[in-house]
Amino acid sequence: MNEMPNLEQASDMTASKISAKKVQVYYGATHAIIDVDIEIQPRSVTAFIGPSGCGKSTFLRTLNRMNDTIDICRVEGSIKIDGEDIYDAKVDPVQLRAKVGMVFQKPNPFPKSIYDNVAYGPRIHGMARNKSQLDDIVVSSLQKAGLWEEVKNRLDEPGTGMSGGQQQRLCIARAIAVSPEVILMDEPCSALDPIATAKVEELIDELRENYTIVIVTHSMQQAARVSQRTAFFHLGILVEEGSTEDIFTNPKDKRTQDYITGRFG
Ligand SMILES: Nc1ncnc2c1ncn2[C@@H]1O[C@H](COP(=O)(O)OP(=O)(O)OP(=O)(O)O)[C@@H](O)[C@H]1O
Repeated sequence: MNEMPNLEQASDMTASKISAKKVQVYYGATHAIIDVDIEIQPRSVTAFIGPSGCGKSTFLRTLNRMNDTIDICRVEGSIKIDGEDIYDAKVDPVQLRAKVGMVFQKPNPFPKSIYDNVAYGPRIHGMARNKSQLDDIVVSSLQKAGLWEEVKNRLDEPGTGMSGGQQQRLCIARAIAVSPEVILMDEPCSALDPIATAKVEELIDELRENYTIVIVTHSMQQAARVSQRTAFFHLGILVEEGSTEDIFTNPKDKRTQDYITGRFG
């Protein structure tokens, strides 16, 4: 006889990491994100795709309140991470951005040493009690970002002196150093050559074991390579979200079909 599933476990397995409901984003009078509902699964990669200006980056930035830094931007609706409303007045955006880290299009290491780039967040958040604990965090973050072997003998050199691909992996190490649960990536490979892109894509695939990753990408090939779920945005609307395989082989909406077959965008 089949064993009855443990209901608590079963519901845990399907619980979303991020749950967004009726999200609207306005820049002044411009309604940039319209009524977006999405459930983002833990420990997986979700890709946001769609033509330029459709709102992918805007929606991504709602997930760690990065839009708070834009004066004319207003967000409405509900976004919960692990069931907690991230727009609640008692949520500290600085703590939130440690839990929900971000990697940008252009690698942006600080003008500091490789070591200090990675140690920056742990120092601010008081995560290490002494130098040896800080060293441990720096080493393990660089290891997780697949960069340790390349930089272990030059930790005192400036992060800005590395290749573009190494700089981007340094930015990923910097995000990892504050023990995030979610990593948001806004076109992280668009400034990289194909070899550096392949390395970052491999890294994303490894990181999904431990982190929930959301990536904005212009490249449908990249979405197909790295993600398990794909969300297609068009004119501020989330047209369709599903398993990456379904979105690329069997889209339900004609707009998705037109986009993936290159008819627009
Ligand atoms: N800081 C801002 N101030 C005013 N309007 C903005 C701002 N950022 C984005 N927008 C507008 O919001 C809409 C969505 O832009 P967004 O950058 O989120 O789209 P996107 O899909 O990420 O585009 P791209 O692929 O070109 O980066 C666009 O109409 C854009 O002009």
